[in-house]
Amino acid sequence: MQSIDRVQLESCARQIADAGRELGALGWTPATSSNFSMRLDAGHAAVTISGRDKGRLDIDDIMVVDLEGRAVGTDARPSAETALHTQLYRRFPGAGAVLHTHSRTQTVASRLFAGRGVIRLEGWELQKAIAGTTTHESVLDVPVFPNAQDMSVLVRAVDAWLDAGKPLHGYLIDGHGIYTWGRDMPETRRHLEAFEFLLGCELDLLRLRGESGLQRPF
Ligand SMILES: CSC[C@@H](O)[C@@H](O)C(=O)COP(=O)(O)O
Ligand SMILES: [Zn+2]
Repeated sequence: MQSIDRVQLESCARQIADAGRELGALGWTPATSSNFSMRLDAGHAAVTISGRDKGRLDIDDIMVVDLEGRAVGTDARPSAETALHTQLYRRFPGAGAVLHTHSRTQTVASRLFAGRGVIRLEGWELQKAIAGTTTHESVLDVPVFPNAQDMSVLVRAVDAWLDAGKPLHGYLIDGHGIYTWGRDMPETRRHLEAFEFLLGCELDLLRLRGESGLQRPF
């Protein structure tokens, strides 16, 4: 087994703890919810230990898992949703960080659009914050997967979307929150902030247009 680079692990743990503190201050990680990770190498990731207050993480609150989600070098229990992180590292070799949060905006949007199964973002300048998007004249589909306590169910839903060849930069889980990722922590933070902003805009439009807004065709 490849040995873990301790310097890199500490650097990743600090980046994760810093992100947690800032996202927690925004109110996006209520009541110990949310989980974060960073890729360490081709076969390992650093991930938050389950149940910790994500707004007050210390580097000791971060542990190592292999890409099957098994703990490495510790008896600590990784995030209950580790399988969703490791799936993304397996499916996106360029992914270096994954952030999952539970903001109000993300959670309300997930419920409101669960029936459609997708939120279609189009025409927003901020779509360009998503890597590879160069114009507001683009379509960014954010799927809303049904929530499940069995992570294998969620893993299958994400696999099915990807296996259908559909682009994916982030997804919502109904009544739960968002997952997004990027090549490193700054890009992943940018993606998370962009999704939060765009979902908030969609919710504002619905409020201003009234309930019938949800009937509007794509
Ligand atoms: C505290 S409720 C939220 C959890 O059930 C879960 O969705 C979550 O995001 C955090 O789980 P964790 O195991 O701490 O990584
Ligand atoms: Zn969660």
